[in-house]
Amino acid sequence: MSEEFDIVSPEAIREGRATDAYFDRTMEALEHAGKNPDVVAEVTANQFATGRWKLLAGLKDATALLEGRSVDVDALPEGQLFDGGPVMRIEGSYREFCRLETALLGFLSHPTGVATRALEARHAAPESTVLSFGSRHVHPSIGAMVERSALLGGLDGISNVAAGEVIGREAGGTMPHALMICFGRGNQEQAWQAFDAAVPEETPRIALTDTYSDEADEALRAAEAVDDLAGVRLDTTGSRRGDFRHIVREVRWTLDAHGHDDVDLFLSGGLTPTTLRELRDVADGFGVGSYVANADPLDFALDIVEVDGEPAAKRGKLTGMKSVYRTADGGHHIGLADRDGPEDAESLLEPLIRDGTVVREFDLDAAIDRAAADAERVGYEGVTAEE
Ligand SMILES: O=P(O)(O)OC[C@H]1O[C@H](OP(=O)(O)OP(=O)(O)O)[C@H](O)[C@@H]1O
Repeated sequence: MSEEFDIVSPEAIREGRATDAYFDRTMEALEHAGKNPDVVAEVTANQFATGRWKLLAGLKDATALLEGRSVDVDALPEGQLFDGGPVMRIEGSYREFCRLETALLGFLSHPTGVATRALEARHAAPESTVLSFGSRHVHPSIGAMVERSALLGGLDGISNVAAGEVIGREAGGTMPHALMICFGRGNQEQAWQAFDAAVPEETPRIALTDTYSDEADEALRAAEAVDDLAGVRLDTTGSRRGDFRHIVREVRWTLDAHGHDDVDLFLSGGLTPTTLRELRDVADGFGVGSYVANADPLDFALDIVEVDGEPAAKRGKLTGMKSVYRTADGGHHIGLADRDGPEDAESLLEPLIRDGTVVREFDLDAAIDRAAADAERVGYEGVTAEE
């Protein structure tokens, strides 16, 4: 048996081999015909504004894919919200980037879906700590993408250690049920105390208090077993959840009644924007996994909109090179690039690559700040119900 995992290599992606085979056939046909038109192509999900805001992510890797190709590229900055229109424009000879389309769309579509879900979770509990717990739901080869996108959407921390190394962030975490079960039913104090004795000082002491018995009882036992307990986490399983808000309030009440007001309350397990809204006033923080990590990729497409300077597009798509703008009232405006944009509007497609050279710097913190600021600017309200 091969020791290799079934993962497409970075080299194959960079070389354009992570392509749908029909682009190889297209290259053969164009080469055979001696054709290589100058085109403008745009990456777009919705042709017209929809009012449903998405958060652009994945641009750093998409840029690395296009770097060194003889093309000019303009794109929205990472962390920009959009609800329609192009997020990227590529100008060049078509054969220069034909075989990159598949990987380019994947680099943008999946992170944008994850970052958008993270933004939704962020806005459902804006005052709370919200951590990314979703690594276990996705193929490990995309862990760094998920964690980076989760941070871009505004989540406060990540759990995947190797992903953290890739994106330059330290992963955090405390204990799983497995630790509790290793010490056995009735021995929860031993598990919490072993954790307290073993882990580095800077690791917050957050005890998992739902493993064997009543949450309020276990939370109190943990608070009394560990000096300076920072918090307890409830991951109460669905079959026992009943009125989870009541359980959480009862735990808070019990801790307070016994003088443990300083012990925080963290919740996890199947949380969504709806449940975050329901629980945000009775908990201090949340771990959100599946809602963010299991996001559907956004349905980006790459379309040729000009050939040799003339407008061109398949039906259903809008012809001609476009510009997109953030209008003074926080709207998203899409217009033809050779026309004036709205008054006082900011043009959002910025130079990214000029003749193969990357002309923009990527900074995750700046992108996180941009996402938060743009959400404010457009009056982002999040989602109130899962679609
Ligand atoms: O439901 P999600 O939003 O995807 O949350 C992610 C995971 O976080 C919790 O793990 P926990 O560490 O408590 O699980 P375990 O110890 O039982 O493996 C919860 O049980 C989920 O499996």
